[in-house]
This record gives sequence, C-alpha cells and structure tokens, in this order.
Amino acid sequence: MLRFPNAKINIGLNIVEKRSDGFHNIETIFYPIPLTDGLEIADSNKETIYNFSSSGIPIKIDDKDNIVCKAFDLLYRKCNIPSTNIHLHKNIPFGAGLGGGSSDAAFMIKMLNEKYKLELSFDEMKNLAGQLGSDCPFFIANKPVFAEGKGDIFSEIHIDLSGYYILLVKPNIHISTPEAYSRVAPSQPNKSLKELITEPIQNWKNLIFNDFENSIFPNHPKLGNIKNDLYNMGAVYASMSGSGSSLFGIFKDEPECPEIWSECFCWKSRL
Ligand SMILES: C[C@@](CO)(OP(=O)(O)O)[C@H](O)COP(=O)(O)OP(=O)(O)OC[C@H]1O[C@@H](n2ccc(N)nc2=O)[C@H](O)[C@@H]1O
Ligand SMILES: Nc1ncnc2c1ncn2[C@@H]1O[C@H](COP(=O)(O)OP(=O)(O)O)[C@@H](O)[C@H]1O
Repeated sequence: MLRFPNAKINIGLNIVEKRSDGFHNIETIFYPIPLTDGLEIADSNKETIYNFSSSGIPIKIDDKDNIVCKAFDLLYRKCNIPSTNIHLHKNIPFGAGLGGGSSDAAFMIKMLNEKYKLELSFDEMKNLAGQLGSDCPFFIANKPVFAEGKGDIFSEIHIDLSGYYILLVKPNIHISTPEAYSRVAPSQPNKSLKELITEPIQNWKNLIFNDFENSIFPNHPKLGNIKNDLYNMGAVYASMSGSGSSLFGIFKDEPECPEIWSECFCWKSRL
C-alpha cells in the first residue's frame, strides 16, 4: 500500500495562552498543500515487528525515533498487527513548519487501519494521532479547518484557494518548535481568526498574522526579507508557516522562483 502524506501551511497563528501542561492554546487555520512524502507498507516475513527503510531528504535520527515508527509502535501495542515493511521517502523539508513528520504519522495510522482492517473510528484515530504530536490530528481528516486548543480542536471553515498558486521557500535555517514557543509572549487576539478568515483574501495582508514572526524575524532577518520579497513579487498574501522556517506566498498568477533563492528549498504548485 502506497500513500502520499502531504504538508500543511498555517494561515494565521495566534498564541493565546500558556497552559498548565506546558503547551499553548493557539488559534490557527490549517490548510493542506500538495507537497508530499511517500509512505509504503507491505507484508513482511521477518521476525522483527517492523523493518524500516528511508530515502530522499536524510533525517539524522535513529529509526525508532522516526515518528512513523512511533506511530506503528502505538498501533502495535493496541491492535493485532503482523510484521510489516515500512518505507518512507522524505520530500517535505523538516523543521520547516510544514508538519511533514506529523503527516507521516497520521497517514501511518490511517494506512494500518485500512490494510489490517482494524476498524478504528475517526475519533479513535484522531486520539491516537494526538498522542504523537499536536499537529497530527489535523492530518487524519486533512481538510482546511480552524483549529483551537493545542491545535487539536477543529471547526469547519469555508475557504477555497483553488486556482491560486503557492510558492514555498525554506532557507537553510532550522527552528525548533519548543524553542519557538518558549520565546513568544501569548496574548488574546482582538478578533478571532475564525472571523477574519471570512474576509476576501486581498484583505488578509493587513489582518492575518503569525505570532511566531515577531519573535523569530528579529533573530533571523533573512526570513522577514523573504516575506517582503514574496509581497514585492506580487503575492496576494504571504506568511511564515507554523514555527518556521518556511515562508509561503499565495499568488493569482504563476510565480517564478528567483535566482536569489537558489540556495533554498523552493517549491510551487497550483492549489
Ligand atoms: C507550531 C505548530 C503550528 O501548527 O506547527 P509546526 O511549526 O511545528 O509545524 C504546532 O503547534 C506544533 O505542533 P507539533 O510540531 O506537533 O508539536 P508537538 O510535537 O506536539 O510539541 C512540541 C513542543 O512544542 C510546544 N508546543 C506545541 C504545541 C502547542 N500547542 N503548544 C506548545 O507549547 C511544547 O513545548 C511541545 O513540547
Ligand atoms: N518522519 C519524519 N519526518 C520529519 N521529521 C521527523 C520524522 N520523524 C521524526 N522527525 C523529527 O521531527 C522534527 C519535526 O519534523 P516535522 O514535523 O516535519 O517539522 P515541523 O515541526 O517543522 O513541521 C524533525 O526535526 C525530526 O527530527
């Protein structure tokens, strides 16, 4: 079974308050984008519970620390799963605010449920995903939502960016999510993002912001410069995604990836 776990962008991100469990309540819009990894599972005749291999962008961690293996382990402990071969092809940059690892883990849960007919309900899969990371539950349904709480309480929204182009730029800067949260002073937004997102996209530039930008741009001016460049290139809306370090622009006409970003990961697609 072969599936393609996709990345997400955050359109707006308010860090509302620090919680007693150390996490933060946030408000954000999760929007899936068609930049994908490849994840394959197949029957194995080995004795180990899984055999993991990977290709594409190298992640220098032990196999057991890879979140797809953690997802497999979680289901193995709960359900009756036979030995499985797992192959992950990594294409989504990590430490990028694109949720690639979270998506791999959520897809692993959905794929095991389908392949081995585990009959886990949507809510059961969402709860299991929540044990692996705050961003994981989103990828179970994987459609645009307004998210609250840790990023795991969803309500439906109707935004449709189809027909627009996205240009994504990820410079060679790695930002750790826990560190990014530790540098932000939480505050209640004046107006909820759920209301602001109903404005036409042309108005988002002056209304919808990612709170991480205020603490990250001063330490990494290159990121703020890329956001300005995206607007100068004609983006209708531009922002950092999640805790960075990728930036995205939404364009009406197909953009080009300029030469100045030849050192960066640069990707574009029609939405
Ligand atoms: C910032 C966001 C925005 O979508 O995404 P990324 O930039 O990582 O993609 C998410 O909130 C990241 O979610 P995720 O990457 O799954 O984080 P987790 O593994 O659950 O948590 C890593 C650490 O981040 C902090 N954390 C995470 C989520 C949250 N709502 N509050 C937090 O304070 C905690 O310190 C936690 O120990
Ligand atoms: N399958 C995986 N893909 C990406 N990162 C992974 C994976 N498994 C574990 N990780 C670790 O999780 C961290 C965060 O990855 P990811 O969720 O893709 O990025 P981000 O938090 O920027 O959205 C990485 O720095 C990496 O060390």
